[in-house]
Amino acid sequence: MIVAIDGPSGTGKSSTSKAVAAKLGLSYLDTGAQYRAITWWMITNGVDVDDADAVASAAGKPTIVSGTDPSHPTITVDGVDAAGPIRTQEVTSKVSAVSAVPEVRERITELQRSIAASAGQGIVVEGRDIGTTVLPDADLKIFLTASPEARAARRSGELKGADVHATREALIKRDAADSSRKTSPLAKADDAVEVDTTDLTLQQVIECVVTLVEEKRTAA
Ligand SMILES: Nc1ncnc2c1ncn2[C@@H]1O[C@H](COP(=O)(O)OP(=O)(O)O)[C@@H](O)[C@H]1O
Ligand SMILES: Nc1ccn([C@H]2C[C@H](O)[C@@H](COP(=O)(O)OP(=O)(O)O)O2)c(=O)n1
Repeated sequence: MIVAIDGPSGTGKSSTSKAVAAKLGLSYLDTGAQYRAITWWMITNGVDVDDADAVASAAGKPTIVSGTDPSHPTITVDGVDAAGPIRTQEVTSKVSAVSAVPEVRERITELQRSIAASAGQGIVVEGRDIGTTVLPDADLKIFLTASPEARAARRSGELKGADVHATREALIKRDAADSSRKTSPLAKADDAVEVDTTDLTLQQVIECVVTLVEEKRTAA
């Protein structure tokens, strides 16, 4: 069972995917964390993230390893735990530029496909282009949406007191960059089920996705 969950930032992809995977005994992969990890490596190694050629030439250098246990997801870069550093404001502001570089996407996509292929019990993979590009044959594709206001409120709640207006503007800017890049932009696959989470609790979203997976399992 391969489940692809895509959508913009703050729609609930990570929380939903982790909970669904834990509940159904599946592995879990946060592909945004991998793009954040390669961005963090570029920054710490002095690569100018706005120089696409420099990013492309360095794309093969870092070794990124993702742990896929939904109750304890991990990410390392060259053997170093990167879970904390990949969530900084600096990485968040630079990740769209790095992830738009085709050589970066090629490398990370290959890694994602090999992780999915070796997940014995199946896997929930969340990101932006999983249903369209990484795993187009996924058994179930979900596209989560929510209003920019709801997404900004959720994110600024996490960042403890961050200005909702500034968070909203930053989210809209990142969505626009991720949706307009040439190589595998953020998009809903034609065969994805769209779930608007604006007025749903996280618990309701989890139940909705679990039901969709169970329906697929029964039909298979
Ligand atoms: N339906 C929901 N209602 C309220 N808060 C939610 C909902 N879904 C997720 N959240 C909260 O919003 C924040 C962002 O969720 P997350 O799963 O990280 O989104 P994404 O992975 O899409 O960026 C988290 O703090 C999470 O607990
Ligand atoms: N499959 C993916 C996943 C993420 N990305 C890029 C684009 C996103 O802005 C960044 C960060 O993704 P992440 O899911 O961590 O972002 P949020 O935590 O939802 O804000 O990575 C991508 O290009 N393709």
